[in-house]
Amino acid sequence: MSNKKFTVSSFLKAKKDDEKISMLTAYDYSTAKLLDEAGVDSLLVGDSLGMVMLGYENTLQVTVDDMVHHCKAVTRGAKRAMVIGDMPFLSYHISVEDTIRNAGRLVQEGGAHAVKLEGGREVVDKIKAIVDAQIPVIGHLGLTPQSINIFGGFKVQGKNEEQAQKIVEDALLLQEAGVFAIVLECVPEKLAKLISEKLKVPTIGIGAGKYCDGQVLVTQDMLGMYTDFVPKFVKQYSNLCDSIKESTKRYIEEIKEGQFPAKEHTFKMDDEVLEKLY
Ligand SMILES: Nc1nc(=O)c2c([nH]1)NC[C@@H]1CN(c3ccc(C(=O)N[C@@H](CCC(=O)O)C(=O)O)cc3)CN21
Ligand SMILES: CC(C)C(=O)C(=O)O
Ligand SMILES: [Mg+2]
Repeated sequence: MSNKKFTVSSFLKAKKDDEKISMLTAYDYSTAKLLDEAGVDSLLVGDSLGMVMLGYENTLQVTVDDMVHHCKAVTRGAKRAMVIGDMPFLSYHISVEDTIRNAGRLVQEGGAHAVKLEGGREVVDKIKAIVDAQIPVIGHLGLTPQSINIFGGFKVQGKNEEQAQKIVEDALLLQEAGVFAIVLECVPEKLAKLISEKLKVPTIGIGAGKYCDGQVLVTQDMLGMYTDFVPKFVKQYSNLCDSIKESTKRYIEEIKEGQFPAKEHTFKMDDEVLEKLY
């Protein structure tokens, strides 16, 4: 890993050089800093923060204000990684003007280097407008969680010919519209492979198999600290749930038993000063 900042050109160069791109979500300063120091190429401030950080049932209630707030924290922690701000539900659907303003807020207020939005042909004009405003865009196809009420749940997409054909066409349309990468979420591995081969821009997979040009996971899933649901595509590289619970239990116990705080955690004052207070 080089120490040079990861940029839009790095995404395209990685694909050309056949080097895989690593991406993780981040929603706060201290986590972003750790992931950045570990060398992750890109940090996605995902609207999944609505579920992981805010406890909503899906991503639909997340606002642009929420996204700006978390983008600010993440960009303060990221030195090398490219920070992507996810555009939330309804922030790019109403008008081109609204769309540019909202994407602009993630960059201007939040400090994001690029934005991501969900959808295919129906958002092509919005993508072009954002790119024209000099904001790099990542597309997102397959399981697009903001369409949960259309899909009827978080389900694998592109298994049948009609769906698969539509996703392939959409990927090409997004590339034409000027995206510099496309997230493929929960699609069959062979479909993701076909799309990755057809595109000049890199694909970033989540539940889309090993042939994508990069991979993304929700950090709390990867670290095993979010277990409301664990999709099949998640690999837990840690078990922070157990670790956090164990540590918390010991902390509580030591308070109750008077073992914490110990001498090394406390501050002293001169006895003479103390005497005057009695
Ligand atoms: N913590 C977290 N991780 C995510 O990956 C994630 C979020 N939150 N929130 C936003 C979306 C929602 N996502 C999800 C949520 C559930 C499944 C899921 O349960 N999938 C089933 C597949 C069902 C089928 O066969 O069609 C699975 O078993 O993996 C998938 C993606 C991905 N995103
Ligand atoms: C799952 C990723 C791709 C995402 O969009 C998010 O975290 O919001
Ligand atoms: Mg998202």
